[in-house]
Formats: sequence, C-alpha cells, structure tokens
Amino acid sequence: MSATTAALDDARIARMSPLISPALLRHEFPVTPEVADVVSRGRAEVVDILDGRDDRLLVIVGPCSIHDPDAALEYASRLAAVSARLSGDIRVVMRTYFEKPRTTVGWKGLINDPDLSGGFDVNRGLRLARQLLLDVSALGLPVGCEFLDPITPQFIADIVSWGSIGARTAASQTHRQLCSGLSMPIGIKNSTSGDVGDAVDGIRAAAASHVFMGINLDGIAALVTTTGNPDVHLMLRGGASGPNYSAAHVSDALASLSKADLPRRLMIDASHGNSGKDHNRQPGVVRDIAARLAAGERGIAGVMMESFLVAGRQDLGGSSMVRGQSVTDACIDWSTTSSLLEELAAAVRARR
Ligand SMILES: O=C[C@H](O)[C@H](O)COP(=O)(O)O
Ligand SMILES: C=C(OP(=O)(O)O)C(=O)O
Repeated sequence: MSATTAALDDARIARMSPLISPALLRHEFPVTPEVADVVSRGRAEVVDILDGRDDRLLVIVGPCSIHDPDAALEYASRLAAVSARLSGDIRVVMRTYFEKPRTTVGWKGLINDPDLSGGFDVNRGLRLARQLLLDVSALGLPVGCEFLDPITPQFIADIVSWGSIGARTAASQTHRQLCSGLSMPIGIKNSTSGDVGDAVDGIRAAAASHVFMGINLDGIAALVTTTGNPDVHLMLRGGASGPNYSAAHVSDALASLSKADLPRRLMIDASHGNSGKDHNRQPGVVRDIAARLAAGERGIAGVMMESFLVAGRQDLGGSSMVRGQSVTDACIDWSTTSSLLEELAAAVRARR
C-alpha cells in the first residue's frame, strides 16, 4: 500500500485485539437444562403478564450495574428467596446490567471494563457476565439486562428473560432492528427529554421484520433477517421535563399506544427521571404505584427499581470500596427493597 492510500484507513484506530467468539464463550459456559427452563419460563411469564393473561405484576429489580459478581450473587440469593415467597403475586426478574450507556463518558460496565481500571479486558468481562447469568438463573431467578452494543446479544442473550433499550438509544434504528430479532420481551424507555414518541415509534419498528448487518455465533459478519418482536413494550422513566409516573402520564402514554395501534400496556421505572436520580425518592414512587394498583389500575404491567445490598452510590477508584454499593446510579438498600416487594405483592392481592 502506498503512503497515500495507507493514510486513508484506520487513522484513528489505536489497536485491534482478538475477541472471543460467541460460540466459544457459549461452549465454555453452557446453559444447563435447569437454566434453560428458568429462562424460557421467565420469558413466557413476562409475556403472559404483558398480555394480561397473568394478573401478577412484573418487577425488574437489582443493581444499576453489576461491578462485583460476588456481591451481585449474594443479592441474587436474597432476592430469589423473596421472589419465591411472593411468586403468586409478582414475577421478579433480577436487573443484571452489564452495559451502561453514558451521557458523556464514564465506566461502561462489567463487559467493557471488568477490572474497573481502564484495562478493557472485554474477553474477561464476557466470561464474568455469562458466568453470573448462569449462577443467578440457577437460583431460579430469571434475569434482565439492557442491550447496548449490537453484538453483545450473541454472547449472552440465550440466558436473558427480559431486555431493555435505554432512553439514550430509544430512537436508534440499530437498536430497534436488534429488538426485532431478540428472543425475549423488551422494554423501550422514553427518551431522556421525557418524550414517549421515540419509544412508541421504536415499539412499532421493532415489531416489524428487518434485514441488517450483524455477526453469527462464530463472530463472522452476517446478514441478519428478523421476524419482528411482538413483545416490545413502553417504559416510563421520567426525564428532563420531570417524572412521568402519575395517573395522568400513564393515561396519556396508554392513549399514545392506542393511537399507534399498539397494545395498551407499559412499565414504570421508579428510578432515573422518575426519582430525579435520588434513591430516597424511589420508595415514594413505588408506593404511589402500589396504591393505584390496589385501587384497580390495570394499565401498569410492571415496575422497575434500582436496588443493591447497600443504599446510595460510590465513585470508582476510591481507596476503599463499599461492598454491595452501586458504582453508577444510587440504589435503595436490601431491607427497603424487600419491604417494597411485599407492598407491591399486597397491592396485587388487593386488586384481585
Ligand atoms: O443508569 C445509569 C445511568 O443513569 C446512565 O448510565 C447514565 O449515566 P451518566 O449520566 O452518569 O453517564
Ligand atoms: C441507563 C438506564 O436507564 P435510562 O436508559 O432510563 O437512563 C438503566 O436503566 O440502567
């Protein structure tokens, strides 16, 4: 290659490194028959709740991000016990988020940087993520995560029962196409502005069939043709214009769905814009929703909470990290979480 043509390519690529293939990762961390059963039953139960065939409430709950698999597994074992006890009233799915969309820059999650150090050992991150998904599922708890990088699902999606497209990617064609081929129900968040229009458009786009470029399980470039995902739903997470979990906001959002000929169902995220990122406000949001459920509200199919062992958040890189405390958004603690789960289950019983 002459000097002139060489300068046309990779001018801003510092390096390319080998990445494990999805097939090899799946071979190293195979799904057991027991885990397969948890994943498929989790998916089916979520769809039944969304479609109104199951009158329970879907509750997606867990840390804002996974940074310490051991602490996450301790959280999962506590959650599995409460989930089993309340399983007649709520379907608990653990938030097991490995990919973080950042407003500007910051730690992008365990897959991208598992050592929390800027080492970006993605191969290790993928192995840790897949092992944790298997471990949590083995407790009988289905898992949910946000899909951000469009090739991540090939590495882990076979162990995921519920997925999310975040507020920052709700309008992205790439993510809508991805949703159209994913095997599980997916919640699309309203935009960070608070506007629900992009998410409603996203649900319609994801329901359609698409053809796009991706990778196969061997990590080779592939043309992917999807059939469309009918289980994509709206998530109200509040935004720059304030919270949007009130009865009036829910009614407006359901009307927007009807207008677009989409099923009248949605979930509410009690964190993020609905609590102004203040974890102390999440219980108030959840209790407000619980009261409305108990009074007969049927448009709200699910609730999301950000919760970990210890309340609040901490910055990465401090000299002593607190075990079980979030390194991204602030979370409610375990005892608050278990009380709120009990209250949501009681609200579902009252609604019956
Ligand atoms: O859920 C986590 C955060 O809200 C999201 O990743 C954005 O975080 P940031 O605004 O701190 O970058
Ligand atoms: C990033 C998240 O939320 P949002 O897209 O609503 O900001 C999240 O749920 O982790």
